[in-house]
Amino acid sequence: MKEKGLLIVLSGPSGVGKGTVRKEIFSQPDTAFEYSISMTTRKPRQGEVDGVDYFFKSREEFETLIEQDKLLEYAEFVGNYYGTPVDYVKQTLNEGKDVFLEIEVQGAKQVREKFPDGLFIFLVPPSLSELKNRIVTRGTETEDIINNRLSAAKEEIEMMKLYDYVVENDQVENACDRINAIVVAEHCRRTRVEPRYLKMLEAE
Ligand SMILES: Nc1nc2c(ncn2[C@@H]2O[C@H](COP(=O)(O)OP(=O)(O)O)[C@@H](O)[C@H]2O)c(=O)[nH]1
Ligand SMILES: Nc1ncnc2c1ncn2[C@@H]1O[C@H](COP(=O)(O)OP(=O)(O)O)[C@@H](O)[C@H]1O
Repeated sequence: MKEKGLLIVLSGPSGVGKGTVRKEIFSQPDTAFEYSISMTTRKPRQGEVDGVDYFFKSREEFETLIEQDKLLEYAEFVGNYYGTPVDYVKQTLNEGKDVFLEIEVQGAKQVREKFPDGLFIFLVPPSLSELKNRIVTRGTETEDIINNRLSAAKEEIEMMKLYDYVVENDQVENACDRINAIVVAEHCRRTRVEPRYLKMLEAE
């Protein structure tokens, strides 16, 4: 039987650069992870495409997905629902491929309960003032929403102790290198206890 893939979860406060880092990782030709596209009730930002950035849903559609148990996890974040489609994740892991989720902390907690051996990575900014600077310069939110996201950020940073690794996003390239290195190390750690290697020793 094929080994199952690794479930990689990336979280971090709004504006830290999760989307930027994730896009950079997926633009690298040798990236072997599969990105799980989330469902959301948030309105698309300029340039966002349905089925690429998110599956954009109405609240009614989203609540039906919840009732039908179609989500691995979901959470309400600053007034909108966000959730991970369960079938895609399970099927892809069963095919032996690594799945990458970019989700907020309440959802990550639910994933941890269902997949305790997932790999949980938390992205942090160099400072809170730099975080604010990044949200403001991104220019996609109104001042009210920026303030709500900044107060959510402080609570989110509190949660970083629940993660396996904390990665600073000082430079995008550095953050990507650190995440890739963590995934490689995690694969090596798991290989160490794979039955076929243990058998190899017994056969000596
Ligand atoms: N729980 C959960 N959070 C998600 C999901 N998809 C995205 N998020 C998170 O929801 C938050 C808001 O996302 P978004 O509105 O796209 O803003 P941005 O990530 O700050 O650019 C971020 O922390 C995302 O990582 C999901 O499927 N589940
Ligand atoms: N390492 C970095 N240094 C400087 N700016 C960054 C860095 N990473 C991301 N940014 C910028 O910060 C803003 C927020 O990034 P984004 O990826 O949208 O964050 P998130 O998905 O965590 O909300 C964007 O304008 C992005 O270009």
